[in-house]
Amino acid sequence: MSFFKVDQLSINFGGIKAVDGVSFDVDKGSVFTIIGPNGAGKTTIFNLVSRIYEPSGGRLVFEGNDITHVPPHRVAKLGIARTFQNIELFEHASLLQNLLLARHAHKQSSFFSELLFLPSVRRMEVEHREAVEKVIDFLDLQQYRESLIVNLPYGVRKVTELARALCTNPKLLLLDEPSSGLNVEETEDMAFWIQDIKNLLGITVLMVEHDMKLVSAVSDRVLALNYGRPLAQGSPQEVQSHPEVVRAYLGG
Ligand SMILES: Nc1ncnc2c1ncn2[C@@H]1O[C@H](COP(=O)(O)OP(=O)(O)OP(=O)(O)O)[C@@H](O)[C@H]1O
Repeated sequence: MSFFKVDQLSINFGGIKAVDGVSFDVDKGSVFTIIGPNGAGKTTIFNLVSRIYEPSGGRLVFEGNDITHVPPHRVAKLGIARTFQNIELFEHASLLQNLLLARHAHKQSSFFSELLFLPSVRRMEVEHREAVEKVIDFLDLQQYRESLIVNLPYGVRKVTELARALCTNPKLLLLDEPSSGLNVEETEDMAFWIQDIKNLLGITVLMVEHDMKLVSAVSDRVLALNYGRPLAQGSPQEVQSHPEVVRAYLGG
């Protein structure tokens, strides 16, 4: 059984086939990356997997369960988390508050037990704190924990966005262009974080990325798309040297 299966996925916007019969399998514990020129359909696939968009055809199967039509909040509860290309944090809250909010949104207790602050709620509160502190330690964010997001350098915000997704204890982590806006050194650091997330936390990663150095450093498998259609699939080296991929990137 495949860990995460995308089968003949399609969506049309008006006359545009943004994603047109795309299939791939993501193995548990691997990093799978989708590449392709601008407008190829990469972000649309992420929005289909996160269930923000409704597909016009095809299936999404996660751990053997068909999730093609489940609502977005259920996807998160099943263990799928994502980061956004344009960081989605509360800018005027601290890093710690952002991570606690992510935990609370993910694992809510009932209104009445919260009102009465029952022992179960206290226990859960301790669990939230411990989980968040673990992520802060893991991503080396201790020195920024009380800082407001608005005051943090862009590179640290990007790692905080990663931390926010990790706080929900995902089994599958979707990373939308983790290197966008980062300089060379920060991109190298991001590659280390992604490898640690896979190797030390055992989390499976599905990623959209433009930076080929990062793609080669971290990916087990790569899918290249163009105009919503698959061009090639294989190891990073196989896909990068595939003639169709070279042609698509050179615009030939
Ligand atoms: N909500 C939408 N409404 C209409 N068209 C859309 C919508 N979302 C995406 N598209 C179209 O679908 C196609 C694929 O877009 P998508 O954003 O998925 O590409 P991408 O590969 O992520 O590109 P980039 O690398 O520039 O982010 C494009 O032609 C885009 O204009």
